[in-house]
Amino acid sequence: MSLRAIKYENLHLEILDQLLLPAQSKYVTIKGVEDGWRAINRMQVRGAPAIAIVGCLSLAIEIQKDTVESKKELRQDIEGKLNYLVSSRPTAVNMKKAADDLIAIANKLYEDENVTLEDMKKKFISNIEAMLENDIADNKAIGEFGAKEILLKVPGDSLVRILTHCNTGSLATAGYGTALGVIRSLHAMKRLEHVYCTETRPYNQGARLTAYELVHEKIQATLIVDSMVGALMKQRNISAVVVGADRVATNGDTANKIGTYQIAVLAKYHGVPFYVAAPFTSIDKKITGGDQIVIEERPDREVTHVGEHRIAAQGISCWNPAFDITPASLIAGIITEKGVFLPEDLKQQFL
Ligand SMILES: CSC[C@@H](O)[C@@H](O)C(=O)COP(=O)(O)O
Repeated sequence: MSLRAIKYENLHLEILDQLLLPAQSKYVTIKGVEDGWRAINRMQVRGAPAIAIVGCLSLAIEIQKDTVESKKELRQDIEGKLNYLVSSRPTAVNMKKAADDLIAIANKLYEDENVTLEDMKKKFISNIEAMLENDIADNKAIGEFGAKEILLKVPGDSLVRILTHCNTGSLATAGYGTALGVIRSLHAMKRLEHVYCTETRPYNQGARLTAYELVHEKIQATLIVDSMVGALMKQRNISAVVVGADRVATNGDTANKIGTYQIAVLAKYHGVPFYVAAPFTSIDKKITGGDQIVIEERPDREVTHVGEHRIAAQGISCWNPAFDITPASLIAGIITEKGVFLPEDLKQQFL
């Protein structure tokens, strides 16, 4: 059974505290929007799709308890809380996109005179609950499209060796994963020889989370530190790189975990196809290029420390951007639930 980052039933929400993994598997209860905001901001839950799902479910819980007396008040409350949730982390677009969609739904329910206050709450909550199932279905489709695409580029029935970065698996989504979903599908098709996952400094999502998922799934895998990618590509015949995305612009430029850009540059040099696997909820149709994406900067402590242990000299200053932008020109394809697109073809989807 796959790991579950998000446990949700009947307005009860628990998340696996990813700050404690892999040493401890502990679920924490999210009782409302304040808890949701904090869990996202502290990265107890992380990964673009999981951030949006937990944020929105935390709102569903609060809506159920809401004592507002009119649809107008409910609508205002929803908008305020969604905007607050969006402020928890700025780079991944999924939460912002979900907020825009849910505000539009709230407005529609508010305007419909046949909908009572109770109906409005119920319908709003069921829209949020649908996000969980939709995300898993999208990830499975991404997995299949991605696996087929990668196999098209290798001869006959040969096996593939994949490099991935950060964590894009069950822990970063409602389940299955995006880039890790592609790896899972290749494994299920018995076409995967080996996976290499990067440590993903400074926060070590690769070493702590992806390595944990790969061991849990019994997928043959090796952990490398980020500075080994060039040597790996030179020596080990990597078939493809697959990474996730926090925000994709309509020209295909992609924001993803810091370090993604340098892997894409190395992949280009070594002739290794570099893929981004992301659901449409990670594509920002409002922006035309990566230069318009806000990059979150996180505390120095994530660089100076590993867990509680300080590794950097006292007094040194740090720069800690959590994401970087990979230009579309380095991307061989964007693997989505609707198929694989060349970066330059993506904008046609939004005409
Ligand atoms: C399916 S998760 C896609 C991305 O969110 C992932 O690659 C990533 O960069 C996660 O960053 P994080 O800072 O751990 O939230």
